[in-house]
Amino acid sequence: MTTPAYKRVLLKLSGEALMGDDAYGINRATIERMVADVAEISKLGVELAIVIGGGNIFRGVAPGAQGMDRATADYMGMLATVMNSLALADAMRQAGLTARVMSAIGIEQVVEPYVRPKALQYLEEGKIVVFAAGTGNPFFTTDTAAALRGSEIGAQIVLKATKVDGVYTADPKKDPSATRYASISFDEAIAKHLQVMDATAFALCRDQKLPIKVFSIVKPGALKSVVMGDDEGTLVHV
Ligand SMILES: Nc1ncnc2c1ncn2[C@@H]1O[C@H](COP(=O)(O)OP(=O)(O)OP(=O)(O)O)[C@@H](O)[C@H]1O
Ligand SMILES: O=c1ccn([C@@H]2O[C@H](COP(=O)(O)O)[C@@H](O)[C@H]2O)c(=O)[nH]1
Repeated sequence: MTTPAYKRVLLKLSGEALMGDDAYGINRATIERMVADVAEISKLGVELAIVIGGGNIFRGVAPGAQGMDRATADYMGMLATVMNSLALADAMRQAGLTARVMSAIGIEQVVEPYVRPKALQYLEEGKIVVFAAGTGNPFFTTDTAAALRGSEIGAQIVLKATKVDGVYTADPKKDPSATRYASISFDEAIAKHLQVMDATAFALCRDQKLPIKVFSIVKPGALKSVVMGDDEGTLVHV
C-alpha cells in the first residue's frame, strides 16, 4: 500500500486541454479521461480542490476579444470557466464522485457562491470542490485563482496540469530546442519571464511558500505520479 505525498492539493486543470483534438469547446472523451485521473487520486484519500481554465471557450486577451473593453472580455472569460466547472462537476457526478462548484461571482441560480468555511467543510467531508469564475476580478487568470484558492484552503501544493510536461527554458511549442527544468525557483521563473504561468500566480505562491508542480494532463498516470511524490514534471519552489 502506498501513501500519497500530500493530504490536500489544489489542482489547476487546463481549460485549453479540454478541447482535446477539437477546435473549440469540451471534448467528451477528454473530460472523461481527466475525471478518471481525478477519481484515481480522490480514491487515495487526497483532499482535492480544482480550478479549471477557460481557454477552450474564451480568454479576455484572445484575438476574438480584440476591440472589446478588457474588463467586459475578462468577465466573459470568467463565465467560460463557470461552464467548464459545471461540465467537470457533472462528469465527476457521472463517474460516482461528489463535487461542489463554488463561484467567485454571484450567479446563485446556477452555482453556489464561494464561501471559504463552506469550501473547507466540503473538503473535510471528502467532497471535491471546483472553484469557478477565477478570482472574480478582471485582469487576472485562473492560474492566479489557483494560487489564491490554494493559499486560502491551506493546500500543500498547486498542481498545474497543462499541455506541456513541465517548465522549459522557453515555450516548447515555439522553440523545439527548449529544455525542461526538473525544478526551478519562483525568483528564477519570474526573472526569466517563463510564460507557463503568469507572474502574479508565481509571486503569490512564492510569498505564501506554496510550491507548484507543472506537469502534463495528457500523459497517462502523470497526475497520480505527482500526487505520490514521484519525479514527474517540474517543481517550482521558494
Ligand atoms: N517556459 C515555458 N515552459 C513551458 N510552457 C510554456 C513556457 N512558456 C510558455 N509556455 C506555454 O504555456 C502553456 C500553458 O499555459 P496556459 O496558461 O496558456 O495554458 P493552460 O493553463 O494549460 O490553459 P488554460 O488557461 O485554458 O487553463 C503551455 O501550453 C506552453 O505552450
Ligand atoms: O480571475 C480571473 C480568471 C479569469 N479571468 C478571465 O477568464 C479567462 C480565462 O481564464 P484562463 O486563466 O485564461 O484560462 C482569462 O483569460 C480572463 O479573461 C479573469 O478575468 N479573472
